[in-house]
Amino acid sequence: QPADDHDFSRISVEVTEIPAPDASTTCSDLSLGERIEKGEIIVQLSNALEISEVDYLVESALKAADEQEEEGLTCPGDGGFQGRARMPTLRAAQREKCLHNALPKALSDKMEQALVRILAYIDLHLPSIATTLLHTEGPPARSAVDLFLKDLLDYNKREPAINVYTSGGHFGIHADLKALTLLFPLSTSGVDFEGGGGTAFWPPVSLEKAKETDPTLVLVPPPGSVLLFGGVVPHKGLAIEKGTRLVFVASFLRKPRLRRWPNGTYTRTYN
Ligand SMILES: O=C(O)CCC(=O)C(=O)O
Ligand SMILES: [Fe+2]
Repeated sequence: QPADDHDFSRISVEVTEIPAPDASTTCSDLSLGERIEKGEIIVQLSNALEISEVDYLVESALKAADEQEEEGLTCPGDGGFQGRARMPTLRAAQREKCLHNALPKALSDKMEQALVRILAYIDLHLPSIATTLLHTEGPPARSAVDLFLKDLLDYNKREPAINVYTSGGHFGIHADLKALTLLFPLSTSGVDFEGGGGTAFWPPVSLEKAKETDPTLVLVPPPGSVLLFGGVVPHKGLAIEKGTRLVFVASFLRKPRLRRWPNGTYTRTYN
């Protein structure tokens, strides 16, 4: 059990296959980590956050968005994001040398605490995700939590972040292209937002192909959950008609280091 006092025994794990149109029944001997890597499955952890934590994240993020609007800071529109605000943690903003839309320290700390908790859960209960996707066996070997604490994770631009969507807000179809994405839905369908919402998924085909077809899976997990999926999985934050939808997202990989040998060849090692 990590320093965090969240009770891991409350967390449950559910594996959902992303249906592929060719319906080749996946009778797979692969580990969870390998199946995530291939884009075969989405893993959902339920009760990963307390409702009080979700409430804090939502209230603080909406307050930050209000303050940013008052200061006239408009969202720079990262990639396919269309919404009210996409706000990085303070550390993520500092890393990009752009404090634009950065979240306050107290909120950033809570987001990082949630992230570390999930990494600790992965280290302890989902080891194939740690070894396959985060190369925790090295060399040198480091736990997923250690990779976070020693700044050995490489994140997508301006992540970890909280996305705030209002009416019409969505995130266009894309793949995160890192090893692992953690997506924490923070809003409840039918209560906080109506008419759409949730995250749509396609099997690991090209984005052009995915854009021509309907998603084969839509998940709308309750707040407190976290979805884990691979960087090859095309997905989309579905538009909502009414209300507000927030998600907390982080996509990352273990920072690789290319080692050049005297004969001119390269091998990938880890710091
Ligand atoms: O809003 C969502 O469900 C998806 C967000 C997303 O894919 C991202 O931020 O990379
Ligand atoms: Fe994404």
